[in-house]
Amino acid sequence: MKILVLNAGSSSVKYSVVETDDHSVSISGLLERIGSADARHAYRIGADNRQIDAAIADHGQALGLLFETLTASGVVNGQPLAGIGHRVVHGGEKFREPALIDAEVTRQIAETIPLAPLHNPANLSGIEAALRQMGEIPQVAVFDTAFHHTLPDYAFRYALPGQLYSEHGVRRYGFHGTSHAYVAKQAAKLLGKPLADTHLITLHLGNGASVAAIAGGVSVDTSMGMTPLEGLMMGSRCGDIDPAIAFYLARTLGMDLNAIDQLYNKASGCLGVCGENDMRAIHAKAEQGDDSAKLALAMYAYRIKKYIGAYFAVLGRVDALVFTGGIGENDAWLRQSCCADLTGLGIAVDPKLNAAPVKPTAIHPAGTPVAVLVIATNEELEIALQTADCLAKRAT
Ligand SMILES: Nc1ncnc2c1ncn2[C@@H]1O[C@H](COP(=O)(O)OP(=O)(O)O)[C@@H](O)[C@H]1O
Ligand SMILES: CC(=O)OP(=O)(O)O
Ligand SMILES: [Mg+2]
Repeated sequence: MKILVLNAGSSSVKYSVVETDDHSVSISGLLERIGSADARHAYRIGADNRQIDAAIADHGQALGLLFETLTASGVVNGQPLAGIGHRVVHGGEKFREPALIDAEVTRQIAETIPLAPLHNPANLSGIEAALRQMGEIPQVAVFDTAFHHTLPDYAFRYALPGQLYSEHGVRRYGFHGTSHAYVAKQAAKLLGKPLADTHLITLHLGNGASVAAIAGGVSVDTSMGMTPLEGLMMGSRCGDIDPAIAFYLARTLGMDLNAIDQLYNKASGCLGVCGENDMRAIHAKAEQGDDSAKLALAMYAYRIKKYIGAYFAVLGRVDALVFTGGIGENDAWLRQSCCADLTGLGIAVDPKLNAAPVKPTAIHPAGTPVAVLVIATNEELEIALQTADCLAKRAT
């Protein structure tokens, strides 16, 4: 099946057309800086990269342009699109699997906006624009939260009054589910074990970062919470902090809620500690001797290590630790640092394998009890596969 995968963010739309039979990608691209004067459209067809400055006022125009490009490039001419798969960040408790989009599903996604005010409105604009322009093609919502619906209550509940959960949905949901699910399946294949017997700690380290504890292929805990702010230190998000810091910021520094929200989400994490949020720039700064960059790296690795220890305890037995995301896949220093001195848990990294110039896959020394794997995530492929699966189920 030929599936168009759409990931609509607040000022960008990422897309790709994936053939689910052979996993090939016929076109992928990014419409970015939507709404600003320097909006542009960059895309790749085979080895051909193109970049066009374009007037893109809103998501509607972005999808109009995308559709024109698909038609002009011939990508959808031979075999038309069988479906469109939309990444939706928050599915609340309602969505435990991909959902065929209709008016009711759209309404229910809108209801989750208070839980994900930074992500879901943009996802929804993408869906609405796609329905307007390509309404005849079946569309499926694939949720970042869905893979984590298996968390037990003692892992997903916060120690807050029960009513906040039962009436308002205040609980841990977890995110990056398509990525954790995808690399878990790949890891089981590499280990040669059925997924249902595989215990994993998966580390998705990109701009946003999260860890999942996976028992028998099923997510049993994860570091992100009600929103994608909790857990690891990230590019610009603070991750775990004392909740009382907000009271101090408000009472003593006079900050209002929006300012605190902005601080935690956009000005904290690596950016807050050392002034950079891109991991490559942080390394460059540290190599020049900058102490704040060195501290950011040390904090980033230390916090991952704490979660590895915690999730080892959650799982009791771990077959593999899996690194993925832009940082997990590329940063050998980081992988080495967060696995240092973990031989007591049966975890070790072979420095030679880890630093191999060709992207390594297994980086543990032979004979160590826990495999340490580097697996490139592919959220687009996973969304395409889940979309095709949802459409196939509908057909039967
Ligand atoms: N070779 C590299 N070494 C270290 N970090 C890298 C490397 N390549 C990419 N990264 C980092 O990966 C992060 C982006 O990860 P990615 O998964 O692409 O992000 P997103 O969450 O936006 O999809 C950035 O911090 C970037 O610096
Ligand atoms: C949910 C989330 O954090 O997504 P991203 O990593 O794309 O920001
Ligand atoms: Mg990514």
